[in-house]
Amino acid sequence: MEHLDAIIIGMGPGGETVASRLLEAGRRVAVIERELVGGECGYYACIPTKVLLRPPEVRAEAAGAAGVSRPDLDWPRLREYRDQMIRHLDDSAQVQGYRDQGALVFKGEGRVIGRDPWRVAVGDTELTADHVVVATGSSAVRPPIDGLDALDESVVWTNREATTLTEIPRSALVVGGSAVGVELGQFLSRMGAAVTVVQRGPRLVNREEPRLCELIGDQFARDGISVHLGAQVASVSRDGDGVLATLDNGERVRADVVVLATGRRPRTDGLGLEEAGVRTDRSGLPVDERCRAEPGLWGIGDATGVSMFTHVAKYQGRVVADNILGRERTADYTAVPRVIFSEPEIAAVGLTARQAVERGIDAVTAEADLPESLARPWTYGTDPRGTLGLVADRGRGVLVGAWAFGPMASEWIHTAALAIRAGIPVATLLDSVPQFPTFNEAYLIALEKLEA
Ligand SMILES: Cc1cc2nc3c(=O)[nH]c(=O)nc-3n(C[C@H](O)[C@H](O)[C@H](O)COP(=O)(O)OP(=O)(O)OC[C@H]3O[C@@H](n4cnc5c(N)ncnc54)[C@H](O)[C@@H]3O)c2cc1C
Ligand SMILES: NC(=O)c1ccc[n+]([C@@H]2O[C@H](COP(=O)([O-])OP(=O)(O)OC[C@H]3O[C@@H](n4cnc5c(N)ncnc54)[C@H](O)[C@@H]3O)[C@@H](O)[C@H]2O)c1
Repeated sequence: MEHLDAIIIGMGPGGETVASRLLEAGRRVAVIERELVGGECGYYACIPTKVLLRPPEVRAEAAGAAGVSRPDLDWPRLREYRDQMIRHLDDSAQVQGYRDQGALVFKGEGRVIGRDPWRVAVGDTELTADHVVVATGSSAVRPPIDGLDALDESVVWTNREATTLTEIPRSALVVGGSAVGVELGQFLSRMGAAVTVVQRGPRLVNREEPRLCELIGDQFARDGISVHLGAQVASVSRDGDGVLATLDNGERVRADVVVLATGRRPRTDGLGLEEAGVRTDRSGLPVDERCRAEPGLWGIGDATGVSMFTHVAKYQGRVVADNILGRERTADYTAVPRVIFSEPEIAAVGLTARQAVERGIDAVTAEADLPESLARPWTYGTDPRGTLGLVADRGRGVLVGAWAFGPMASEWIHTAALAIRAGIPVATLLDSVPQFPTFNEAYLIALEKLEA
């Protein structure tokens, strides 16, 4: 039986980050992937959604750029580019790439079968290692809806069917109105589908600042998307080519497809962890601040349930690689950006005002309407919209949270992310010199409104 420095189970962005770093450092590494090297992110989540959302975004922006005629959407061409970007669901080049770097690559299901030292089985092979990294990601949650299990994936889509779609449905019922529901709902709507969103919570994107939720709600109304808040789908049944759904408030919605966007569950079942004496729960594999679950057993990415983003999986991957390589390192999640790639984009970082108050912070907030106060929204488009909100800790004189709604907010939220992470004093931020004309100037406007 071969003894290795590390075995990585799951090769999404988290697993790939650890593997690459350990291989670069000359460690003997085995990687195990049961589906595709690149993970959910590369084939069924981040990459295809961002590719699919881009043409409708360009089209909307072109409509607001003086002197440009409106581009047409070309679904077959977009589908072709999506297929190219998801590598036609073929990871052979990635597998070969890791082999070329010296890794043992196994395509199969990894399972922990013992400890001291850690033992892992894949197919008929057994391996031992000083370190095992669990990077197995998450799966779409199936909500308890009567009749759902009787319908097949031609009419009930998770993110997998939605991101690999071959035709745009005429209508779609999206269940869940946070990141997945907003991105997929807006994409389908802008490609011509009649979209209905059913959201259990009182607002879309309900974990974010209520004002931000309001802005995305207004945007969905402009898009002609029908939104049912505080509602759930009680039952579904086949109706011709599509589905008839009955909501818990008695309303009925007919759609060609139902898209499940009701959250994700860490994939820790069937990994042999409980049998090896490692505790897991519904929120995944619990890890400490070094991303360690047990001596020599590490957890990263969605499998840990800490924060389900690719940038977090990659960050935890860097933290774990450093710890394995003997460079003690802990993870800090105070300033992880949260972006929804709608049009306009939604971005947030740090605490909401309510979370700040709950933590006993003397919180002050301010908001800047971008078109009212800046030149950039007007040089960008003829019908500009956009808002920046800030949450500051009056006692410490620093920002603790920020949220934004506007073009490229995914990029300029990083000003706030850095300020929050580094604790840059509000006074220093007020003395910064943002380039004119940019969206970054909004920070000065909002900072000046903060009651110090
Ligand atoms: C529609 C959608 C859009 C998204 N867009 C974004 C975005 O724009 N930006 C962002 O930051 N995040 C986004 N996310 C979240 C992002 O996809 C995840 O946070 C990210 O994929 C987590 O990476 P991971 O490495 O932990 O897991 P994954 O990407 O899920 O990879 C885990 C891998 O482990 C493998 N595996 C599981 N069990 C085993 C086993 N027993 N043996 C071997 N292999 C196993 C799986 O096959 C998989 O390949 C999106 C999610 C969805 C659903
Ligand atoms: N751009 C990005 O970074 C991006 C994009 C997509 C997804 N993601 C990540 O992927 C993960 C999954 O996203 P998600 O949006 O599926 O999950 P989520 O857990 O963020 O939100 C699920 C939403 O569905 C609602 N819901 C749950 N059950 C319901 C039911 N039975 N009926 C109606 N509504 C119901 C909830 O109120 C909630 O608003 C998140 O962690 C998210 O951050 C990130």
